[in-house]
Amino acid sequence: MGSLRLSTWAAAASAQQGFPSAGPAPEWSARRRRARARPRCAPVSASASASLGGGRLRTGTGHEWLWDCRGGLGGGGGRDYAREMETAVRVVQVACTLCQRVQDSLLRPSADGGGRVHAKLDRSPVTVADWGVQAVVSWLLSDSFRDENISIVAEEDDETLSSSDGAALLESVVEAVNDCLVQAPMYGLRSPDKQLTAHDVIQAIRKCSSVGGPKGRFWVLDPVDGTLGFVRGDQYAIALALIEDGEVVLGVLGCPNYPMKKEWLSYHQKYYRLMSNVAPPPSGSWHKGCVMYAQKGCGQAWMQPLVHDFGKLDWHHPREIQVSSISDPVSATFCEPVEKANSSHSFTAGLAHSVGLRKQPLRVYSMVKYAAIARGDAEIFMKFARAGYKEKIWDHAAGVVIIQEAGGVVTDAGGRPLDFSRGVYLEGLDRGIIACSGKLLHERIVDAVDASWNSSTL
Ligand SMILES: Nc1ncnc2c1ncn2[C@@H]1O[C@H](COP(=O)(O)OS(=O)(=O)O)[C@@H](OP(=O)(O)O)[C@H]1O
Ligand SMILES: [Mg+2]
Repeated sequence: MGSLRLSTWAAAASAQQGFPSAGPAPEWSARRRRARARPRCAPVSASASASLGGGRLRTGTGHEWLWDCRGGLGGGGGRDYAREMETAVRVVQVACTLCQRVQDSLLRPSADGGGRVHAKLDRSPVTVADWGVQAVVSWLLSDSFRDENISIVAEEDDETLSSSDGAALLESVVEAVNDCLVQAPMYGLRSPDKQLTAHDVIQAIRKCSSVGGPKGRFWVLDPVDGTLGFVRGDQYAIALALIEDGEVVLGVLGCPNYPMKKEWLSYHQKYYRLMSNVAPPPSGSWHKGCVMYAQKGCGQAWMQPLVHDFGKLDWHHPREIQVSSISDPVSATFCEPVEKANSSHSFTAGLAHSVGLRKQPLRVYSMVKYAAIARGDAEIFMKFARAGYKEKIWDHAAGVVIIQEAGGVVTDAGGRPLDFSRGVYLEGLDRGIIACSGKLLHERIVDAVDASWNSSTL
C-alpha cells in the first residue's frame, strides 16, 4: 500500500488569504447538538465561573479559572482540575511558540538554526527546542504551582548541555527560553522577574527527572514529540499530561503544524510550497496549528487554535472534538508512524488487508496521530514496534486521554488499557498499541492481530 503523508509544513494562511471562515461546519453543528445533550464539562465564561459549584468562586492565584469539568469520573474522580487544565493549556501554547521559532530557523539555510540538530544517546535527533521546551514548561509549571512541589517526567538529558562542548548550545537554549518566557504574560502566565541564567535553565531541565510510578501526582512531558518530523519541517507535537496515582487525569497536545481543519492541510501545503519559493515564512505570522485537551471522565475533548504573536487565547469558543462515526473498514483510514523502524509497516499492511481497510495509510510523525483520531480525521492508529522496544509514557499519555474522552478506544494489542503506573515505560504492553474511533473497529483489529501474530516476524 502506498502512503499518504500529512503536510510537510502545514503552513497556513489567515482568513485574509482566502481561507474558509472558522465558523462551524455542518458536522461541527451536529456534534455540538450532541454535546448539548450531555453538558458535563465545558470551558465556562468568566462571569459564569464565579457562581459555579455551589457558590465556589473559581479563583486560583487571583484569577478566575475558565475551565470547568464537574462531571469527571474514574481517575478524574469528579475532582476539579480547572487550575491544572487551564495552566497546562496555556503552558503548551507558550511552548509551541518556542518550537515554531526553532523549526523556522532550522528550515532557513541562512539562519544559524539555533545550534542545529544534535544526537541523543540512542542517536535520535535532539534540538534546542527539546531542552528549551523542558526548561520553559518546568519553569512555568513550578511557578504556577508554587504551593506544590511538582514532579515532571520527561526524557531529561542535561549532560550534553553541561559538557564543555555544550557551551554554545547552552547559550542558544538560554536565549530561546528567555525569548519565549518573556511572552508568557500574553498567555495569562507570569514571566520571570529577570532573565534566566544558564544555571537556572539547567536547574529547570533537571527538574524533569521524576520517574513516575503508581502513587502520587506527576506531570509527563514530551517537549518535542516526533523529533524527526520537527527537523524535517513536518508534523510534531508538544505533549503534556498529568498523572495521579497511575491514571492519566488530563492531557494537552500542542500541534503547531496541524491546522484546525483537515481540509486546510493540503491548502497549507500548496500555499507553503509556493510561498517558501518566494520568501521564508516570518516567524509566527502564519495562522496554523491547534491545541487539544481533555480531562479524564468528562466525556468531552476540546480544541482551540494556536495563538500567534498578538493573538488572544480563546477560552470562550473552543471547539468540542469527537471521534469519527465511521465503523465500516472500507471507509476507515488508519494512521501509523512514518518510520518503518518505529512500527512495522508490513505487519499493519497485512492487518489492514485482513480487516478490509482499503484506504492508504496516513503516515504522520508524532502524537498528531492521536490528534487525528480524536478529531475524526482518521479512525485507527496502530503502532507495532520491534521486539524489545519499550514504549515510554510521554509518547502516549496525553494522546490516550484525549482520544478516550473524544469517544475512542485505546488499548494494547491484547485489548488491555495502557498502564501508566509503572515508571517511565509502558511496562507489560502486549505487542503494540491500537487506538480506534469505536469499539467495532477496535475489536476487529485486535482479532486480526491475534490471527496473524504467530506468522509475523515481530
Ligand atoms: N525503535 C523504536 N520503535 C518505536 N518507537 C520508537 C523507536 N525509537 C524511538 N521511538 C519513539 O517513537 C517516537 C516517535 O514516534 P512516531 O510515531 O512519531 O514515529 S515516526 O517518526 O512517525 O516514525 C519517538 O518520540 P520522539 O523521540 O519524541 O520523536 C520515540 O520516543
Ligand atoms: Mg516522543
